[in-house]
Amino acid sequence: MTAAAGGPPAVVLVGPPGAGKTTVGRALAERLGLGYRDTDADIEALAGKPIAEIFIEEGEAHFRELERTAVRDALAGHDGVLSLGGGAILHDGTRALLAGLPVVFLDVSLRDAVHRVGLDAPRPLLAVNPRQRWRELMEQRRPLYTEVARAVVSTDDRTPQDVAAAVLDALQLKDA
Ligand SMILES: Nc1ncnc2c1ncn2[C@@H]1O[C@H](COP(=O)(O)OP(=O)(O)OP(=O)(O)O)[C@@H](O)[C@H]1O
Ligand SMILES: O=C(O)C1=C[C@@H](O)[C@@H](O)[C@H](O)C1
Ligand SMILES: [Mg+2]
Repeated sequence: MTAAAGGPPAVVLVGPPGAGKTTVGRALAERLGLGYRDTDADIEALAGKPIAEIFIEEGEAHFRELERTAVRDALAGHDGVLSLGGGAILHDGTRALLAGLPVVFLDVSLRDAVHRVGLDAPRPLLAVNPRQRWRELMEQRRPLYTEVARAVVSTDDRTPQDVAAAVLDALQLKDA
């Protein structure tokens, strides 16, 4: 997390679990000489518990409200690279916050997502029948990721560094 912020984030990454938001986000921050921030981590720090527990104890709708607030605060307080939670774009209010910003949708196929994360991590929305759920999630979310994005970058068969370079290219940014 950066202490001082001089403007909105240089890059905002969205995309499904396994797209590489964290990995590519950190690589991008390094290349740009900027800080890295992740709204999932912000929410966990503020709530003092893991996201999986928030889902179980308070439900998804409550989590999406916490997420909207976290995104609002991060957009106002971070000028580096920002990754959003995989489902942040589901909330109308969160999508509205992203208007006009350098948002990049990191796209990934089910095949590559499975290779990367195995889809067996403690992800509340993928707990049961993860492949089928992932397909359904993407069917619902693809139009929303696309709607908020200034650029769509495919991550299949590309290393995180190659993806980072493609993101810089798409946003016409240069390494520090
Ligand atoms: N382009 C890539 N090629 C190969 N492996 C990758 C690539 N991007 C990320 N990975 C690997 O895939 C896994 C998931 O990546 P990462 O945690 O960055 O995804 P994420 O989008 O942040 O997921 P989450 O939604 O769970 O936060 C990590 O083990 C990472 O090393
Ligand atoms: O895809 C999703 O809906 C989620 C993705 C994660 O980043 C977390 O924000 C949470 O597990 C929900
Ligand atoms: Mg991540």
